Amino acid sequence: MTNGREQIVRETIEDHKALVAQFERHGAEIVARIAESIARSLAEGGTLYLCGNGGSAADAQHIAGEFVGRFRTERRALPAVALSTDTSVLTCIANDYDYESVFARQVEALVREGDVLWAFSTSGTSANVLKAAEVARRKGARIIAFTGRSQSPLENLADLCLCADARATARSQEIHQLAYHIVCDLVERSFAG
Ligand SMILES: O=C(CO)[C@@H](O)[C@H](O)[C@H](O)[C@H](O)COP(=O)(O)O
Ligand SMILES: [Zn+2]
Repeated sequence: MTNGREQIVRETIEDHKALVAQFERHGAEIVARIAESIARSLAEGGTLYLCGNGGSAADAQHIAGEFVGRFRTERRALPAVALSTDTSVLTCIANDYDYESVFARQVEALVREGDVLWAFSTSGTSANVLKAAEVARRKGARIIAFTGRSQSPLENLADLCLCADARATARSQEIHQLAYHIVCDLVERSFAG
């Protein structure tokens, strides 16, 4: 049994390494473009909004912390808001409208032209994320998508998309984490010193 478990550990690490190698081969250009797009919006007075479900909600909140607080180096606080954090707003919208509207209604209330919505969905099909992207586009925001399936509905709505194509949701999320930390680093460098 122990060997079976160890085998699963090793196979998972192998899957992760293969995806990292693929990301290393093909990911540099899109990650650099995403960082540039966010940095430009923030420099022009825009705000970064983020949304996602489950582990991706945690990723959205993680990123907001890197921007509002600090990633590595000292610079001004950067405006970033995860739309998964206010339980009163979330429960009100889900209860009085529907779960599909939990992010879109907040986008309608908050997002302005020139802002960025960074939307996470490993399936690329979560209805609440898609609806948020549609409303954000109507309001003149740029849409950045992190997905885990190529040619998903979310990718089709996005201006820029990083697709970490993997069979397991968790493996896609691990590539998302590597990629978004690089984005945080690149954006921070453009505001530091
Ligand atoms: O973290 C994980 C799996 O690793 C889960 O919580 C996962 O995020 C949830 O199942 C989400 O609801 C999946 O939604 P999505 O990424 O397909 O939009
Ligand atoms: Zn997870």
